[in-house]
Amino acid sequence: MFREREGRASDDRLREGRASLDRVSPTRIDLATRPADLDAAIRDAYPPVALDQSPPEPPAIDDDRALLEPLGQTILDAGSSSALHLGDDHQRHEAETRDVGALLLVLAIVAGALAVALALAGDATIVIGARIVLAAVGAGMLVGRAATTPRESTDPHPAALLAPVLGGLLIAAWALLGQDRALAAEAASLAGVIATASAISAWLIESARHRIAAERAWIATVLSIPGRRPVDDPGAESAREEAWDLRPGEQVQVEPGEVVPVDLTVTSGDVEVLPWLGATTPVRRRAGDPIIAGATVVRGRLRGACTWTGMDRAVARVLLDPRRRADALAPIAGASRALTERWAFAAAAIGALSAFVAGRPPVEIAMATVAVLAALTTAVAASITSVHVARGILLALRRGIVYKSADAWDRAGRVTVSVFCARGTLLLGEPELAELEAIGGKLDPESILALAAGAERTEEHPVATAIVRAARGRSVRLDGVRNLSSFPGLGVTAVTSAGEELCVGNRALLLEQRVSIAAAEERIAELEALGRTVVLIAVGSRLAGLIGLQDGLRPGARAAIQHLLDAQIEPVLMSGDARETCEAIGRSLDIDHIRPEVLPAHRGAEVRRLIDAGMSVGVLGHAGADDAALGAADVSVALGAAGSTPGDFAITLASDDVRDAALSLALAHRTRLEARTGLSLSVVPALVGAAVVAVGLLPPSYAPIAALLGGIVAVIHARALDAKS
Ligand SMILES: Nc1ncnc2c1ncn2[C@@H]1O[C@H](COP(=O)(O)OP(=O)(O)OP(=O)(O)O)[C@@H](O)[C@H]1O
Ligand SMILES: [Zn+2]
Repeated sequence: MFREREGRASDDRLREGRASLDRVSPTRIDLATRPADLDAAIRDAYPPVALDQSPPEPPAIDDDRALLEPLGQTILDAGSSSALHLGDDHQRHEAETRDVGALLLVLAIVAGALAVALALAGDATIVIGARIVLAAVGAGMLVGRAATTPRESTDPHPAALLAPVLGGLLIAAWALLGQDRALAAEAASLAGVIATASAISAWLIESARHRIAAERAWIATVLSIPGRRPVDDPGAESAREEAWDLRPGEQVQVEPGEVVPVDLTVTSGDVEVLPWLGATTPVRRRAGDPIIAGATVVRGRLRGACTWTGMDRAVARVLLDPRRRADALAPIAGASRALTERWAFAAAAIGALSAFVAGRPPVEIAMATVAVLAALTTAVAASITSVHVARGILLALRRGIVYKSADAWDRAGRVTVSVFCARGTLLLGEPELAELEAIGGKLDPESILALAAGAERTEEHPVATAIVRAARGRSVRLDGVRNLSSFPGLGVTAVTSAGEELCVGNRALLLEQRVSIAAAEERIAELEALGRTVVLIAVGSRLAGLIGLQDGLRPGARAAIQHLLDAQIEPVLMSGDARETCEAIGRSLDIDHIRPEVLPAHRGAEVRRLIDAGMSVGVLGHAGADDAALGAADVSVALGAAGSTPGDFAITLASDDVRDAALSLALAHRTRLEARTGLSLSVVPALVGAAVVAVGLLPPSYAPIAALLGGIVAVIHARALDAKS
């Protein structure tokens, strides 16, 4: 189909794509396939997986390339800016264009610098002419590079970056035709400075994104693997067919030692996997669990149903897909591109106007205009934000955190309040019986437990499970209660085997059933202050006993809160539990803001209330159990849901770790802030320079020089962050 549509070109591209894939053994993560110059930090983040499987034959590709084509393309794109030293022809070709690009930049810098330096030779017409020619050579190199180097989706339009260089040249030539040699000399200097500064800026941004480009290329490489369809032949137990064109819904089979090629839901097999590319701790996954592409099966044979393929895969979506890349589409990245493509021209017009109002001669007005333009249309200002966004996405992926879109990343970075659906995120959700007490002396504790467990035996709530488990553990025979009715977020009512009304639940339920709890009020408060969930048992409309349940904190709960506090996001504990209980849990976790006693059906409304109060609300919870709250959030963070369908959450995690859930917000905050810092560092000096030049306080050349200094600082800042991560 593909070939019919695209004819020859697709064949060529196919061959290229295939060549780039042949570098990779399809099923193994092998150190040898890593770019040779990847820095140690990346190697540490992706420690080698020791696997002892021999690689299968290179895949035969004779049908749709939907799966591989875009990825192959990405590898090529990324390769062009990342100096992958992998020995196939195409890659070498890419490396060559890159080298040529670098050479052109060096020549542009030299020519531009000479054009400036020749000012020392005086201002004879011939000298000025020579300087203009040198500046023209520099400009020519920049144009040549723009024409030969493939453009990244994060780059601004090359015309915007070339406009000031070419404008500078024109003005210099124009000035030379006039009578004023001093002015002509100044114009020649300006043209030289702009050429040099543009070339250095282009080189700076390349160096700033070198690291992330290499990491992205490596991930693209690892993900370029075929899937396997299981072949249902009982004779050949492990027979499977290699497939590049898997589609959602199809069966996939992954053997131990292999990388999972697509996002999938486990259909059978109890496997151990490293749950994402670069994960170091194996976890168990069973039928129904999602797994994302890039995970490695460590033990057991995995069978799954494909959920997302190609560029829809969790890892690929905002990192590799040219149409969805967050580093190109995030609002802050778009803003900095718009700065160079649009606002710089507006600023230049303002500069021109102020020079005109000051009554300066035409050539000076033109020089001021171009100088302002040159200061604001630098490669660093245009693309430095995308470097920070990409780093944020990559850092998140290293923890199995997947942003659904560029917009989701941006919203995550603006969250001010983070609501925890307590059970399952901060709390284990596996409470244990801690107290069992009879009240009023009518029944003994054991019968209380027998009644409660009898009423709870068909319930699925963690409270119910805990009570039934406790009864079984003590060999208490469950009472044969009848007429069960369940009140979500409250408890259950029933009729005991002896025919009395039975009520098992919280205060609110008993209140509703008109059972007085005055007798136990003090004891209840005492237990709740310890963080216990108190379940009350009433028989025949009289309080007969209580059960205290203690849930544990999940590992990492404290660290998760700390991550949020560090990012100045306020954590909120939302729960159906009693106020005192929640306050006790909040105290132990440093959470001041609690929303207790919220019925399951009211959680969405509760979240919306926070939003209406002007907060930007992230909700952390599990798909299914916490859907109401997640659905109302500005940013929903679903634990353990990466790779599943429908992917309606802003953020999904490959792990079930609440720390990662908190990190998904904190990281977006941090990298968004870093992106803004990077943009300010590069733009503020440029703006100051532009303003000073526009009002005529300094010669025009100072504007691009100020911008260059800003660019240098911004790139040092970005590279320092790379070194830390
Ligand atoms: N089956 C049940 N039996 C007894 N009590 C129950 C039952 N279901 C809920 N409750 C009571 O209602 C309260 C609220 O339950 P809900 O399901 O809304 O939240 P939760 O599980 O306590 O906490 P979270 O909001 O953190 O998930 C529980 O704390 C418990 O006291
Ligand atoms: Zn086809």
